[in-house]
Amino acid sequence: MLSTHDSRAGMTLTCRYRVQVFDFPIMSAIKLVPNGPFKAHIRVPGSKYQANRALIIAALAQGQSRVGPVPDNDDIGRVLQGITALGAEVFKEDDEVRVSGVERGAKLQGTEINVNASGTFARFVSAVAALGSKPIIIDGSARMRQRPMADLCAALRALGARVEGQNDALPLTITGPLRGGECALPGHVSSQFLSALLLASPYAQQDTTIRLSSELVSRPFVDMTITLMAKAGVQVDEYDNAFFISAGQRYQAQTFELEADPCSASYFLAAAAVTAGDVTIEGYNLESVQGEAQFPMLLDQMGCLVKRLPNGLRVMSTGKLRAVEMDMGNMPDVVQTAAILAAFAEGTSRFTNIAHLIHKESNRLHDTATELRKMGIDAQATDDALIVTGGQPKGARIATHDDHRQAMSFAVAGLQIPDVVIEDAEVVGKSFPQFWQVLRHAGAVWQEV
Ligand SMILES: O=C(O)C1=C[C@@H](OP(=O)(O)O)[C@@H](O)[C@H](O)C1
Ligand SMILES: C=C(OP(=O)(O)O)C(=O)O
Repeated sequence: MLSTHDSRAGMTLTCRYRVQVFDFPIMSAIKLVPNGPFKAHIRVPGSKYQANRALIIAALAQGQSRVGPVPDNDDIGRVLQGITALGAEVFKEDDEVRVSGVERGAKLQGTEINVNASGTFARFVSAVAALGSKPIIIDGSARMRQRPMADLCAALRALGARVEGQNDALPLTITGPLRGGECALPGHVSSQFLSALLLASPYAQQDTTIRLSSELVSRPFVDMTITLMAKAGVQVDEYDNAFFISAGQRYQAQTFELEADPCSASYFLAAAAVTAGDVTIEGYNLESVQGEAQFPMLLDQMGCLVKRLPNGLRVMSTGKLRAVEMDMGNMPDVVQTAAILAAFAEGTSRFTNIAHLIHKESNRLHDTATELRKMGIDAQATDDALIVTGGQPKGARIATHDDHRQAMSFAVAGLQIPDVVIEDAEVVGKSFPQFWQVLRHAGAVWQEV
């Protein structure tokens, strides 16, 4: 049992190893108090995206893999718990995780897996479950029961698995084996369906072809999947909107070194931008395959100074932000951070190609616009875009809609303007439970109210 207590915050974070799930007492809301320019040097946790993939690959691989630095958050806790239940051996020491894989899908144990709020794990583990010969039950939070699974269910059935669940939503019961063959898959709802099928396909009985039947969103996430599969020795070929995986390929145990999490970094970079501050993120890789790592390009276009460092990235404010028009299809998870920047910028910003944001932890198109309007900002959600006219935002009580990114993005506004209150502050635990403490250690002032 690992526990840290922050007496100023009156807050206890508890992480139970084995269960590896963050257990938060219900926190009251947090009120931020502007404290001048935000100037800090920050190290953020390892990438949640890369950890999700590396741990799944390691769980299926032959031999023992090392993954690190693994972020300690609820989503990744669910993965560690889930792959353990499936039969992988997991050892955690500080932020390094060693995983001895189950080697073959058929060795997966029949079990029940709770993904809680993790869309990525819900999709990835559903495809992995189809490799076993015993039924595996997958369930999650109330919101996760609403998030789309149907296209993945249909594809898994086409590839030979048995998938049962009301309306093809969680809870699902999935039984393999995965025969392989050919399936059609819509790409416009979530790239996670394709990543999930790719990750499991090497263990199908026959070669697999996945043919996209509509345009693929969030493409860099699929590239990240293919890159990490290649690192573990499995090849995916792509042509004409179809992906081919030969049967018989096996993941080999690897050392997976994870990059800094670009979304966790985005809140501090945005803090520099809106408070006339100066922030350095250690280990930030602008060349990363992670799409969200391009967020500093948005800051550059809005008028910040972005400087590449030998081991990181520095963002300095020039005191002014200008509006942008940007296709955010390749970096969906920093749209909320971008929307906050836009609220402080001169002019009207348009963030486009993000229709699929309605399916996230919250309806990120509609809910972000709603909360911005509470701050007196003109914000509109269309079918596939968010349009924000900057002005002089004023303090407001912000509902998170159970979305960690809503909490962390709107907290940034509270570093510059008074009376921003973030409700349900513990919601950050999904990806970044340490967020409030890191913010405080970096000089920000907040109090529970
Ligand atoms: O594959 C992944 O790791 C992810 C893909 C994206 O989802 P969509 O493909 O549904 O946009 C992203 O929003 C999510 O946080 C993580
Ligand atoms: C959308 C996210 O995650 P997931 O889809 O895995 O729930 C996120 O972390 O912003």
